[in-house]
Amino acid sequence: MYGVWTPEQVRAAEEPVLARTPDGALMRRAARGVAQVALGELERRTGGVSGRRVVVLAGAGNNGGDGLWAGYELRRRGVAVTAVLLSPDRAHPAGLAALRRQKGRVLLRVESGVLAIERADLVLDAVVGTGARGGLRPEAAALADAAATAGVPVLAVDTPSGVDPLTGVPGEDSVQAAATVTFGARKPVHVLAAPRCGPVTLVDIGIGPELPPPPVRVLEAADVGARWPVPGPGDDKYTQGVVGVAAGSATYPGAAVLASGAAALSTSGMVRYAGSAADEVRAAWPEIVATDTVGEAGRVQAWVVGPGLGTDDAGARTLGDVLDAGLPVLADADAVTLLGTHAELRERARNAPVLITPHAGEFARVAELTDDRVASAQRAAADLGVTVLLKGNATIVAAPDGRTLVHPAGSAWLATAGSGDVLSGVAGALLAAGLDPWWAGGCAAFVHARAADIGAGAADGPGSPVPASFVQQALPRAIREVREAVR
Ligand SMILES: NC(=O)C1=CN([C@@H]2O[C@H](COP(=O)(O)OP(=O)(O)OC[C@H]3O[C@@H](n4cnc5c(N)ncnc54)[C@H](O)[C@@H]3O)[C@@H](O)[C@H]2O)[C@@H](O)CC1
Ligand SMILES: Nc1ncnc2c1ncn2[C@@H]1O[C@H](COP(=O)(O)OP(=O)(O)O)[C@@H](O)[C@H]1O
Ligand SMILES: [K+]
Repeated sequence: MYGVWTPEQVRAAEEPVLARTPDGALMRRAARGVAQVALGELERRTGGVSGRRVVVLAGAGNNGGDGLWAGYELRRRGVAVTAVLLSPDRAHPAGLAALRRQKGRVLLRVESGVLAIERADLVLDAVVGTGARGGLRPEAAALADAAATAGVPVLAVDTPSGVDPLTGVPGEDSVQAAATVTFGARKPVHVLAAPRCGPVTLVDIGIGPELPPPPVRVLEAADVGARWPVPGPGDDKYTQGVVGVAAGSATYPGAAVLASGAAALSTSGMVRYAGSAADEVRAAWPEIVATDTVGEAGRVQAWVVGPGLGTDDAGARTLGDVLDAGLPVLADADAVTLLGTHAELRERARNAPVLITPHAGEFARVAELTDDRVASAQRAAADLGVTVLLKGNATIVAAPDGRTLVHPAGSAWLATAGSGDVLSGVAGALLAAGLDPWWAGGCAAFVHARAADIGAGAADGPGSPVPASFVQQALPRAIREVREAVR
């Protein structure tokens, strides 16, 4: 598990360190980190460093200072460095002087910058960092565009410029980085807009002890593996937690098959199904005990409710029955919509161990969704009194007590019909096994995304489209992987 801190928290943590270290020492540390990663990229991409060409796009603030100092370090290693100054009168004075001392080239015009970029091996994006507001301005946009058009890789200094460091939302023009070097702490952009950043290297600049507990956490394979429920010698099919699935309808029997099958593949023990797709579920999964109604289902330790359920009165009654059982509940899809339209159902869900798993459209039916997806999920969790898993390329899980995690998917192959039904089965099975809703949501999101990559073949290559049934079938391998990561 690792933490993510807001730009404001990072700035606050830097202050005491800046006060007790010599002027510029922190920036020099950051710049050495950038140079080291840049040298690695040059070596890997071109087979050497000496004489290779690097263009630094340097903005007016400290981010530009990092870039100019990194240019200085690269010059000392024999790299041909050209800096393009976006605000020549406000360029970081010490960084600029250092680069000039090492005979780095300095350009003031965008047109000459574009020509330099076209011949470069690597571009350093030091336009803006955590002080950024909005997208790239036209001059920076033209330079970023030149790099993209010429296919020159961009190494982002701290954050890809033009992408909001707090929310990860890209402005109209923004940098697409091949890799990113950040300092002191990872920021939200690195997990909310991971595909914009590429692989992120964290450079220690000594602010760690000054940071508060992380407001957002990211699970790693071993965290998930360590919590995944496995049967012990004394267990039987009941003791591990039985999950009930109330999903599917005459129109959507497939949702029932995907959700209950995913539950069967996620934990050992037992899955019960209750609903109008009992025949389809039995045919696909003979091990699942299927009945027509929640009342007939027998005892369970948690319910999954919602996928393909329908939003009519019958759906509302099923959701009400499940909430009244006093057990952990995973409410997805139509169940989320029903919570949006039925205030009394929202009241029954409040302060119960409930995990809701909306996509953006469903989320907007129960709470306000702004560009700040993390804050939106946190507010919704606090207001509704349930744990909220907001789906997307970066999945957010926020508990009413404020605990928040983000899971960046490794690819976008999960954007396929029915994959959400698979997620609900996984998370419901974990609830039944006793995980609290926050951990159940986080572990399920992790394994679900991994199963998509495995199903798509993205684990060993670029991958190919993967239907939700293949994501479901890849769950066992994804679970084995996270369990193997536990040392
Ligand atoms: N304080 C320090 O000593 C350290 C700072 N660090 C660096 O400093 C950065 C933060 O520096 P600053 O607070 O100076 O802020 P930035 O350098 O991120 O950005 C602020 C500057 O960019 C301009 N600007 C804002 N939005 C823009 C846009 N969309 N397009 C073009 N220009 C824009 C502003 O007018 C301002 O001059 C970090 O991201 C990191 O790279 C690191 O060197 C670590 C140490
Ligand atoms: N672009 C994307 N990148 C990664 N994961 C995505 C992307 N789009 C959707 N997903 C994931 O795919 C699943 C889709 O769920 P959902 O929208 O409920 O679909 P359905 O109702 O068809 O099952 C969620 O787990 C979501 O996080
Ligand atoms: K940057």
